[in-house]
Amino acid sequence: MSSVKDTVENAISSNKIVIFSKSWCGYSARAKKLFQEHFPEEKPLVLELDERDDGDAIQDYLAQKTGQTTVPNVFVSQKQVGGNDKTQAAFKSGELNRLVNL
Ligand SMILES: N[C@@H](CCC(=O)N[C@@H](CS)C(=O)NCC(=O)O)C(=O)O
Repeated sequence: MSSVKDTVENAISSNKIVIFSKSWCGYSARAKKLFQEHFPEEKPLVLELDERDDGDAIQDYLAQKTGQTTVPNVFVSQKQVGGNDKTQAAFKSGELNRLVNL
């Protein structure tokens, strides 16, 4: 069985877009919607932490790794973008487009 660290690091290294999310979270919903609307050709890997036995451990590992304790926690091209607010801002500035197209 792989460790939580392996689960997170493999998700980030093997996928262009990874969204650590919670299924009931409105901020997560907005981040997922942004990618569906503006990057429909990309299929983000979404890990719904509230639906996984290792979800709390993943959230703890992400806090350690990124300093961010909340979801969503968005990574694009192996770079942490941040939560929904930062993801929306990165879209507006063009940074998200740049990262998606790396
Ligand atoms: N400003 C943050 C707000 C994120 C936020 O408050 N997320 C809530 C869930 S909707 C959270 O992670 N709460 C703590 C938890 O679920 O452990 C963003 O834009 O992403």
